[in-house]
Amino acid sequence: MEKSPSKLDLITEFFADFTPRQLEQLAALDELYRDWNSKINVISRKDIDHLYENHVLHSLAIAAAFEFPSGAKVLDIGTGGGFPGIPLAIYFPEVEFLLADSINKKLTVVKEVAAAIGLTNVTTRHTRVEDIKDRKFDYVVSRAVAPLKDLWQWAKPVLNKRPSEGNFPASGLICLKGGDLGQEISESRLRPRVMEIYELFPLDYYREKYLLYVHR
Ligand SMILES: C[S@@+](CC[C@H](N)C(=O)[O-])C[C@H]1O[C@@H](n2cnc3c(N)ncnc32)[C@H](O)[C@@H]1O
Repeated sequence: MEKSPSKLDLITEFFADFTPRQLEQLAALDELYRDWNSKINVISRKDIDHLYENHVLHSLAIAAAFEFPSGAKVLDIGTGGGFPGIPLAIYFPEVEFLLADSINKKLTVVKEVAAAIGLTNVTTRHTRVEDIKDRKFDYVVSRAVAPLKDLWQWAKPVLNKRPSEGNFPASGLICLKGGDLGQEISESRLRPRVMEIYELFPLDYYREKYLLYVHR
């Protein structure tokens, strides 16, 4: 019988370009999140066994769909335990990430995980995202946090106006979402580009089945 791929193999199946250092960082996540999650709950207990599929690979859908330029600044709204911010920061070591959440203890996990794997491109901020007024970003990312209307209201004021350039998208909001997308989009009065995660990875177990992009 064919051996089923280990969870980390599932990621390398879709991303062939990780360096040995990035693979080490990814491999370290399993134990780090298990350990921290037993002290501060950031991932549901049953989901911790599916870290790579449900959290890491899902977060990396953003990297499968978009390339961020070196030096870009990215804000992760409502990062919780670091998703999508931590996997993206591993993937894009030349990009600066601010991971924000209104619950400080979740950020303890983010800081500890980032430090343990030597991520120097991640900072955190304990704040409600609507209170961030002192910085601008090229991209805002988010997963499972709020309706599109609210995400855009928070993201728009902190986004730079950066045009698209080569493979790099124009500045904007990129979010992973599930639920009743039709109603959410019509309430937002926006016209996001919508991609199905399934088109990026043929896996059908995501609650947040869609990736939405709204450019500034
Ligand atoms: C369902 S969790 C998702 C966490 C993470 N993005 C993930 O996908 O695993 C939603 C997170 O958003 C945070 N959050 C909700 N509203 C927020 C706001 N206005 N400002 C900052 N964080 C917020 C919550 O504290 C929580 O950690």
